[in-house]
Amino acid sequence: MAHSQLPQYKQNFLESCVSAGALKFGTFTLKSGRQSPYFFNAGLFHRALLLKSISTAFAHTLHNYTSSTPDFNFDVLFGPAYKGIPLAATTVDKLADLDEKKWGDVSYSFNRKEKKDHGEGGNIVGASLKGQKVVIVDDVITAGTAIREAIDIIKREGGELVGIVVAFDRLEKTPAKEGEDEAASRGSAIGEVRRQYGIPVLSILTLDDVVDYLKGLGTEEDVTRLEEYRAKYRASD
Ligand SMILES: O=P(O)(O)OC[C@H]1O[C@H](OP(=O)(O)OP(=O)(O)O)[C@H](O)[C@@H]1O
Ligand SMILES: O=C(O)c1cc(=O)[nH]c(=O)[nH]1
Repeated sequence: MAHSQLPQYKQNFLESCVSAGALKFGTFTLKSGRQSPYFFNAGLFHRALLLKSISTAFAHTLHNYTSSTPDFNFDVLFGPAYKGIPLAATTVDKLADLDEKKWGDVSYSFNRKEKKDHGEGGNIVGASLKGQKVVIVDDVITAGTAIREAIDIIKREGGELVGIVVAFDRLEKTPAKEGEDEAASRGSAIGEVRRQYGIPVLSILTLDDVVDYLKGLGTEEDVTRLEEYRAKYRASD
């Protein structure tokens, strides 16, 4: 597959999505309750080379952003439980491979979904977030519930949220609030977080990349359903 318009690490990641079967077509209920004709399952990047591909893509995304925005820097990558955990840990490793001098001291950290009362105890595993500049690394943001929970944890732990990077931006509008028309134009959860916190929210791939480059993946019917879904739920920002 040659997608000359995309940087090499994105092409590699797209190919890994195919080889992992991480993009599925069908009917899926999302965390928000929305019914989606496709699903991105980051849990399937468990084989060594697939994990290497997704962590390398995350590392490039962060490294490239810091190269173009020299004021942007961070101490800790925070991976929200569960799927964010291996992503944050392996991305730290790949950042050190890219530039050991620049990234050799970056740490990772993640939350427990349930508090531990024995041993070392607590909710956080890995680096303390206190007084640290923190970037969240996660698989996907749809309605923004999971990312807002992660933001709350970082605040509670005394960290400073400086950015977010996700594998896949679904480019979706937020769910309608009570009394709102589901069909009305609205912005995305990613856009809301960007505006509210004034931080960069980066992604390796977006739904547009997938529709453009992976049309051959699904049947014609799957692709049509995906395009209809995109037309219905695409965010205005
Ligand atoms: O933007 P949202 O509407 O919140 O949905 C997206 C999030 O939901 C899922 O995680 P989940 O909380 O199910 O946890 P998991 O990592 O344990 O699968 C998914 O992995 C995203 O992180
Ligand atoms: O919105 C979600 O729950 C969701 C969407 C998606 O594509 N992948 C995922 O893991 N969760």
